[in-house]
Amino acid sequence: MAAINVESLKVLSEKYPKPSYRFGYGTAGFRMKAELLDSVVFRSGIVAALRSKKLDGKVIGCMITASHNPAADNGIKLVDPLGEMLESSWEAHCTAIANAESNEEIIDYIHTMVNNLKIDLTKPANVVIGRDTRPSGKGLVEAFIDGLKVLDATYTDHGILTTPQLHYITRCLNTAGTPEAYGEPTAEGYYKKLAAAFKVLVEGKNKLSPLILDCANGVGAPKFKEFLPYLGDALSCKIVNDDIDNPVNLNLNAGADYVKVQQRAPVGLKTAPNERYASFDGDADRLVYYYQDDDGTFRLLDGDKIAGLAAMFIIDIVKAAGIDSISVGVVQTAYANGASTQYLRNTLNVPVSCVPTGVKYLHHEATKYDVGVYFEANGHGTVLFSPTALKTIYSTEGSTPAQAVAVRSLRALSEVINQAVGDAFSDLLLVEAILTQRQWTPKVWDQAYTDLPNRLVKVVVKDRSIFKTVDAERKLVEPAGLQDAIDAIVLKFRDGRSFVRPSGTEDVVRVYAEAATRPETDELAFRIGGLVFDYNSCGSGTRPREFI
Ligand SMILES: CC(=O)N[C@H]1[C@@H](OP(=O)(O)O)O[C@H](CO)[C@@H](O)[C@@H]1O
Ligand SMILES: [Mg+2]
Repeated sequence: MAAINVESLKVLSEKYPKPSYRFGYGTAGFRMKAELLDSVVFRSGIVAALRSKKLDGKVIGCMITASHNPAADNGIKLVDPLGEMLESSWEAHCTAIANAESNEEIIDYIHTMVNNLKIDLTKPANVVIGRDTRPSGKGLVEAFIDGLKVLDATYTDHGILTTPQLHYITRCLNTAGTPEAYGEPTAEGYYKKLAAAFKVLVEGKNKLSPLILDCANGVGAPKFKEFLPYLGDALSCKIVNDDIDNPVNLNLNAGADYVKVQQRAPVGLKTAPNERYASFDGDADRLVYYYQDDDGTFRLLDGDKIAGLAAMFIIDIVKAAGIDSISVGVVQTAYANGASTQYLRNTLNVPVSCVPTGVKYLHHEATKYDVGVYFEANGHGTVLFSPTALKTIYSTEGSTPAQAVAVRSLRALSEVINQAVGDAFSDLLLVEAILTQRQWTPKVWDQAYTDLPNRLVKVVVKDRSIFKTVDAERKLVEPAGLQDAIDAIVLKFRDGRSFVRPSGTEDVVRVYAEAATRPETDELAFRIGGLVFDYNSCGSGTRPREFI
């Protein structure tokens, strides 16, 4: 077994001293103020190399991004070979190495991993790297590469990419030359693949009016501009919020997270009735749509609405293709609007599963269906085609011309939708293709069901780790008695639903509430917020004034 180059580790590690901070690899990797990240990112380079060696030299991905967070933040996420999130048992290794207090501790931990996980250090290690537009990204990539050097890993640095592009490239590299080959492992390969599939889907249909696309002043802007020439006149799109030269503008009053949470259009975007708008988040893995109604009301078409549209369309097209062996299922989290779940179950008659927050749970559950549609309400999601479904789609030609057209569309759908991870570019093309095929305005799409009013409230608590949930985070088991108190309040509200869970990415507890009307929803949310804040004196700081 090759030894670890202890001398090189020591020299390189000195460049990245650990601040006194307790790091945790959470739902979205490590994410925090960029100036705290050097040591974490350096050490993540070591873990990435170990992961690759453990998997016989398969390529591991590294994305430097803090998604929808402000420009001063950054983060790192490691990506497994098929473009999935890092296997969860390795999150603990990332956390442990990030928190080692000395070089000796780092070395000890590497040895423990090598022994316990039977990692053969003589195996090669290969890593591929991408980053978003944050100014801190470049330096962090250098720190990461120094981490890779400790174990002599080979790497390719792709510079600026969207998060889903990095996932795509990782999957392409690891499937090359196999029957599951996913595509050319470059941004160009990605554009060509998606554009070709999209063109099949909209062929011969009347073009829609131009889409107005808010890129959150993030990486989506330069990358979608790069993409547009490949789409040619198949998509007409006007890009706004594309200022990446002034980092302070990143995600500022714009982007998918702002639009979803504030339930309003980005600041400065003047909306006109029945135009179609969409927003990416800062690393282009989330997408929401919206429009303004005739009476001037802002209408949001979020991840739940996208999931409903996709499921409806796929069910129809599978039927039109004369295939009866492919079933569609949808995966949501507790944050899905109750009206969307009803629509999926009662109108579309599809099975719906509810899983804990975090894409890794949704993705995993979606693989259980022939075609698994998964979306978080915030607009992160995709549609997975199982190997059996793909085999069926590619071995059928359809026995009538209409069936043949549907089969062709179905194949193109499986190509346009990113199978590695939720992808705002790919989801945008999916939505645009469906709206084009149907010749639907956003208003027609919106008519599938009416969202229940909902509200998300944060409660700052002294210790969020005392909040323990079960039943896909919909019920609290600790602190004891709190769930009964919540239930007693919810009962008093028409169509009331509320749940409380600790955030996996912020130091807060989240309260979600929905009810029949906006005033009732707000009252429910603020009552539960107040209840949590007061319960056993859980709350920290000043009690928010709106809490009841
Ligand atoms: C209510 C909500 O939107 N939660 C988000 C947020 O998780 P929390 O664990 O709620 O902080 O960040 C996650 C990572 O980006 C995302 O997957 C999730 O949907
Ligand atoms: Mg994101």
